[in-house]
Amino acid sequence: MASVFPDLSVLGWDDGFAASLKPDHLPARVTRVDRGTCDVLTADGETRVVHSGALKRAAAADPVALPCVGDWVALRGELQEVLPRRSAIVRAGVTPGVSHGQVLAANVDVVYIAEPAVPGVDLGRIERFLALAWESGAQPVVLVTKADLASVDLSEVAAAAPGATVRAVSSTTGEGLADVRIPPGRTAVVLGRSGAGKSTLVNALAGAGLMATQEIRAADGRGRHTTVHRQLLVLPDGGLIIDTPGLRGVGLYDAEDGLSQVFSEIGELADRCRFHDCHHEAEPGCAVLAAVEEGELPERRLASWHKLQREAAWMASRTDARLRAEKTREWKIIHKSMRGRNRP
Ligand SMILES: Nc1nc2c(ncn2[C@@H]2O[C@H](COP(=O)(O)OP(=O)(O)OP(=O)(O)O)[C@@H](O)[C@H]2O)c(=O)[nH]1
Ligand SMILES: [Zn+2]
Repeated sequence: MASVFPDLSVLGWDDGFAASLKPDHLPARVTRVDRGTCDVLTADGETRVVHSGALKRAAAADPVALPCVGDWVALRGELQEVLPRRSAIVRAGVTPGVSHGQVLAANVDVVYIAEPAVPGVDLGRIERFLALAWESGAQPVVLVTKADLASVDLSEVAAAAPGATVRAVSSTTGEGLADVRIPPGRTAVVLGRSGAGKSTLVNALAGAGLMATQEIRAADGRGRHTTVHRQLLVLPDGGLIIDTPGLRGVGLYDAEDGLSQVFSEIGELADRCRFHDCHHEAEPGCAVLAAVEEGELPERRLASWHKLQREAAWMASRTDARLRAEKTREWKIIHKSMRGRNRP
């Protein structure tokens, strides 16, 4: 049988990943995950694999060990292990009462943050997604979608996204799409609220090619894929794209570095605050508050910084509390066994 992908580099494979693959394992890239199984692409095309016992045990101890879309994994019959990730989009897990990270996508090069021009661009939401994106290790690009419906002041968006490219795109007219193309072997993920136009954008980038390779929806035969799952797709001109369902409540998890990149100008101003540990709330000699006063820094931007900082600190405190609880439990077990030993 002829290989579908004789050269795995079109799927993003390279020497770095190859170095962590054991000799008797086959490499595969995860396109979609389900409970206990994954759809993967190998040199021979798409197949479904089940998790090995060892992988299940590792995942029970730490959910982050579970494969996610975009992962490179090692197969030997079953899915044996997840190869070290080069980038990972992690949000706060949703299990009540427990703080843990949930990996949304791995090994992505570019994060497209889709924010619709209509009903109106929400800069705070863009900043939240940017924190996740910077933290992941991938390069964020902000796409103001549905640009045919309203014109948006991109400079205002750019001011909320230092270091990131901002573009207006329309899947309806094709505006801006040429600049959003993904080179062969590179992977992009599209994040954004429900209805932001993510799936329409993916379909527009795919053109007719996607219809040929993805299942045609029987009811209307239009070949559109509906986003229920996160899914990695191979575009006709070689790039890889991960579509995600609209995210409700994207909690920040361990995103302090990401936040400082989103608000880099506040960090620079803070260097000039009188107090090293200034909270930029009411302190005398606060350079950040002075910048707001002088109209240099939008008040909205500082408010957003405060909000996301508080959230990150709260998440960090919850994680620490859990670690502390574990330590206490450990200590109690040791204490108990000592007591047992001292018994006559
Ligand atoms: N006018 C216009 N409408 C668009 C454009 N892109 C998407 N839409 C419409 O916006 C609606 C939502 O688009 P989707 O692509 O389904 O949005 P999504 O982000 O994938 O939504 P979820 O799957 O719920 O996360 C649909 O009715 C699209 O037809 C665009 O560029 N211009
Ligand atoms: Zn200050």
